[in-house]
Amino acid sequence: MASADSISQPLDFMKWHGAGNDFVMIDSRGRDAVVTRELAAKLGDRNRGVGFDQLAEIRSSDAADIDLDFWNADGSRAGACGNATRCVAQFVMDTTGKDALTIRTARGILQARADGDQVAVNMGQPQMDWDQVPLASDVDTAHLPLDGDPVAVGMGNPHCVFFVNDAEAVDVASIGPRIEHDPLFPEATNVEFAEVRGRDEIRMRVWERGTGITLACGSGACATAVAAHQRGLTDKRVRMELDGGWLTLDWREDGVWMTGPTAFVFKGQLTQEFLKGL
Ligand SMILES: N[C@H](CCC[C@H](N)C(=O)O)C(=O)O
Repeated sequence: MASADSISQPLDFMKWHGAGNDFVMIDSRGRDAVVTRELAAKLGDRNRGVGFDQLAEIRSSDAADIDLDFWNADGSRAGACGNATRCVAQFVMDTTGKDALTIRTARGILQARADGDQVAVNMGQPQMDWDQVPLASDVDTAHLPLDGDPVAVGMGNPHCVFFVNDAEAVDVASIGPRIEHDPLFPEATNVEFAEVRGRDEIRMRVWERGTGITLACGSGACATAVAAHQRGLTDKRVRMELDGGWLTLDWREDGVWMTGPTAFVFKGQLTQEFLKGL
């Protein structure tokens, strides 16, 4: 992998939002990958860089229409990012005229397609075994041995879903980081707080691993829909209200489909001065 300082040009990027999830996108198709942990952490810091929930780097693929890698704001890698996948799919569909795509992520090859003015992506089947999430020990993923009786679900990244009576009343900023780093999660975890409003509607708030409070989390929305259905609280198709917008989740035979809005916000260029030494 090339490092950013081997780039002799300023680096183009775009800012996108997916249901309020905030992304920077770098298109590295046709060249070596440029994103390193250091670049992601500097760019993810809104004082030193631009700020984002996740950074997505698009790369040429020999197995799908594109390859896609994700980083969190602290420079760590995210194995899955549903809302960024939808935003990247929108960008690639807009620029190629296609209305469906295959996207290879660390998780495998995902399908994405246009759905009216929204974008849908199949996030694959949930991982319900303790070692797949992953958890540190062989416990029941449907009832974790933690206060609040949460559910663990993997969607290519770990999630810990709490069911609460009032999502607005949860102190996400203090509970989130405690659960994120609980020893039960050897790779840390994303943390969701879900209030079931009916068989087809959930209100959800999230603390993201490696980033903190965000206005939405696509893989977290998938994990929450799966956990709620598994608990017998909802049907397989639900609408979910997040701080930044609404998503529709549909757990089908071929995986969990997530549909929602995307928005292109602006494009910019990282200067060589910014990239120096990274
Ligand atoms: N916002 C993302 C998930 C980021 C998950 C990341 N924080 C991790 O370390 O797993 C989404 O839309 O799915």
